[in-house]
Amino acid sequence: MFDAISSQASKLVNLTNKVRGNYKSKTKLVTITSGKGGVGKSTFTANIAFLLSKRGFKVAVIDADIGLANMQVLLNLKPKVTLFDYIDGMKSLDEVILKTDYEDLYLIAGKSGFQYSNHSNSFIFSRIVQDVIDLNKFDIVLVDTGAGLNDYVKEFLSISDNILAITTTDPSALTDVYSLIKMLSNDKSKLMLCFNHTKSYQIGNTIVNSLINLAKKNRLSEDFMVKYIGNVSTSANISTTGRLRKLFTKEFVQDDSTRQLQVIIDYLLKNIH
Ligand SMILES: Nc1ncnc2c1ncn2[C@@H]1O[C@H](COP(=O)(O)OP(=O)(O)OP(=O)(O)O)[C@@H](O)[C@H]1O
Repeated sequence: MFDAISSQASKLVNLTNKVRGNYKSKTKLVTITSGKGGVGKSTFTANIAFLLSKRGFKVAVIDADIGLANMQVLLNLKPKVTLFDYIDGMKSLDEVILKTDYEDLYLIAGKSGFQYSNHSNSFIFSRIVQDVIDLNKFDIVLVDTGAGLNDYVKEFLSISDNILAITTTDPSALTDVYSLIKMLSNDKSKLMLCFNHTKSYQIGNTIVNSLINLAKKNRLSEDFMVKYIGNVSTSANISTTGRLRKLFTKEFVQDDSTRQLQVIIDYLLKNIH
C-alpha cells in the first residue's frame, strides 16, 4: 500500500517539477510523526518550530493531524481558517498561513473533528505541503502528521525525505515504531528517531541499536538507516506549559528538557536537506 502511495507521490512531484522547470525552493521539509498516539509528537513539533525560529529561521508548521488537530492550542491561536479552506478552494494559501505571537513562526491549522470520509485520499492534503514549499518564503516547513499509519499519514510521509519519529520506551510505542521502520525501509533512505519521556541518552541509544539489529535479522533493506538523534526527559514544566497554551522551550530556557531539545535541533540542522 505504501509502495503504491509512494509511487503515486513521486509521479506527482515529477510532474510538478516539470511545470516548475529547474526552479528549486530554499524551503526544507521535515515531517514529524509517531507510531503510537500521545507520545509527545505535537509538543515536540511546536517547540522544535519555536527553537528553530529563535535560531533565525522562518518556520511554518502544517498541522496535518487530520481529524485530531491541536497545534493551534500549543501555539495559542484560535484559527477561523484551516488547511481545509485552502483545499476546498475557499481561501488562498496566504489567507490560511497564520502568524503566531512568536516572531518568524507561522501555522497552517488543521481541524478537529474532521470526518475522514468527506475527502477521498487523492493527494489533496499533501499538495498543500508542496504549495507552501513552492512559495519559497520559509526556511523550514514542519509537518505534524497524525499518529499511526493510516493513508493520510502515509501520504504525508511519502513526499518527505526528512522524517523524524517521536517515541517513548513503552513496548507498544516501540512496536509501532518498528512498523514505521519496516514500511519506510521499502523506499526511504533514513529515519531520524528521538525518545520522549526518557531521562538517559544512553537508554535511547541502546534501544535504537536493538531496533537496528531486529531490522537486520528481518532482512529489511541494508540501505535504510535509523539514526538516533536525542532524548527528552519527563518534566512537569512540559505538561504545565502545554495546559497553559505556552511553550516550555520559551518559558524554561534553562531546563534540562529544553537543552535536550536543542541537541535534537543541532542534529536536524546539520542533516536535513
Ligand atoms: N516530556 C514530557 N514531560 C511531561 N509531559 C509531557 C512530555 N511530553 C509530552 N507531555 C504531555 O503529554 C501529553 C501528550 O503530548 P502531545 O499532545 O504532544 O502528544 P501527541 O503524540 O501529539 O498526541 P496525539 O497522538 O494525540 O497527537 C500532553 O499533555 C503533553 O503536555
